[in-house]
Amino acid sequence: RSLFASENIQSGDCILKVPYSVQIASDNLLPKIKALLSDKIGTISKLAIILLVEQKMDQDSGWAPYICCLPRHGEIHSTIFWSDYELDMIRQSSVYQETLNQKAKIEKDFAAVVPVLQQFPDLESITFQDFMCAYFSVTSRAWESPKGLSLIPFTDFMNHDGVSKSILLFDDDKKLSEVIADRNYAPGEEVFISYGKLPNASLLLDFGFTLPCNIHDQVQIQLNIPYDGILHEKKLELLQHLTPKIKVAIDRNCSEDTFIIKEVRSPLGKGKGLPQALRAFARVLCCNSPQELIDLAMEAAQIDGRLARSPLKDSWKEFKAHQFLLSHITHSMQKYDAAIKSLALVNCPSMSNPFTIRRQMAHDLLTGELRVLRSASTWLNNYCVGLKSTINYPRH
Ligand SMILES: C[S@@+](CC[C@H](N)C(=O)[O-])C[C@H]1O[C@@H](n2cnc3c(N)ncnc32)[C@H](O)[C@@H]1O
Repeated sequence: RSLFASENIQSGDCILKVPYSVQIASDNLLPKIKALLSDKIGTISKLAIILLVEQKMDQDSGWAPYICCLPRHGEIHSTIFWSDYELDMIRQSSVYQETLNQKAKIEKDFAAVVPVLQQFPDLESITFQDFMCAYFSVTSRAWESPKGLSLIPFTDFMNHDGVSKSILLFDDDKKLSEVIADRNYAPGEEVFISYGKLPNASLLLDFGFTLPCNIHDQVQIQLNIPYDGILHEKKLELLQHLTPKIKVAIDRNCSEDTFIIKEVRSPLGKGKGLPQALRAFARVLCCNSPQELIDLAMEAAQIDGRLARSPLKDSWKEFKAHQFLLSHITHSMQKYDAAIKSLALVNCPSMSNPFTIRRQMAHDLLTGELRVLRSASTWLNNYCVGLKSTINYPRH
């Protein structure tokens, strides 16, 4: 499924218009079903139920020409449809855990709608797999619109181009959605839209595809806050202030925090660097005395309240904090390297087509995340080399 230009299109032309009246939103849910759904059932589940109902109606559905074109189970490659064996290929990436979380959420949502579906003879045969496909159709094809989350028939047949500037627009006066071309197209050329500046991690989980060299790739890294005696509570307190989303373990002994790194562009240490919060985190983590922590807190209070945002005055400590990050990233790179190498060895008895496609996707995902880690490591290396020349030796 793709849309192609049937005639010349100039940048600025309207490619398509879809009136609000034919879009599918939660108010299209049959009243008899709606009446039985609890308030806890979310919009995605409601749209999924509408799709399933319309599918059952087959040619009697007003949306039949659209519904019959939607992807079927075997054609979808989102990681939520991968086998455990296939998922194992991306264990290194955060997508692995996100996939498990998403599957658990869909299972929970399905369990909540099953009692309602069972009230209708036409719907009681709907399986978890049917629901998961419909759910995926909604998450991968629906837009937030003035009518709430909506499926916009045929607009969702446009594929994603990471560098396209075309997005879906809503004209509330004319009550229609439209797409404006951001470039010229010749007849027969495929027309594209942008789904957003999305990394392969999101494309794979939410849409079931990857781009070979995605400029929006990013990687999630996880830093533990190891128990280190009397300083631990104070560090944890400061770090919680620094990054409120920190996951604190019940016994507070092995808490952790996650950070997103995007590609660090300049190999010379110029340009966009690592996230400030990550560097601040490492500075706090590497403090060795209560006084250092007090100094950091005082310095933050005197400036803008943001903790450990500027380089530590003592170059040696600044060096140590960044070396800590560098060694964490190097370790992670080694694991990615091994995972990519082992992709060449993973085989499936039949080497079925879906498996080869998914293995390629796993490769795109892991190599993209490794590229980001490598850029971060180069940046850190350069930063540390620069710091080294300013350190006063000997130190104890
Ligand atoms: C909203 S639909 C776009 C139209 C699509 N081809 C379809 O299946 O109807 C989103 C799906 O299209 C596919 N897709 C979109 N952009 C793509 C791209 N650049 N490369 C490969 N597949 C893409 C993915 O399967 C995704 O789940």
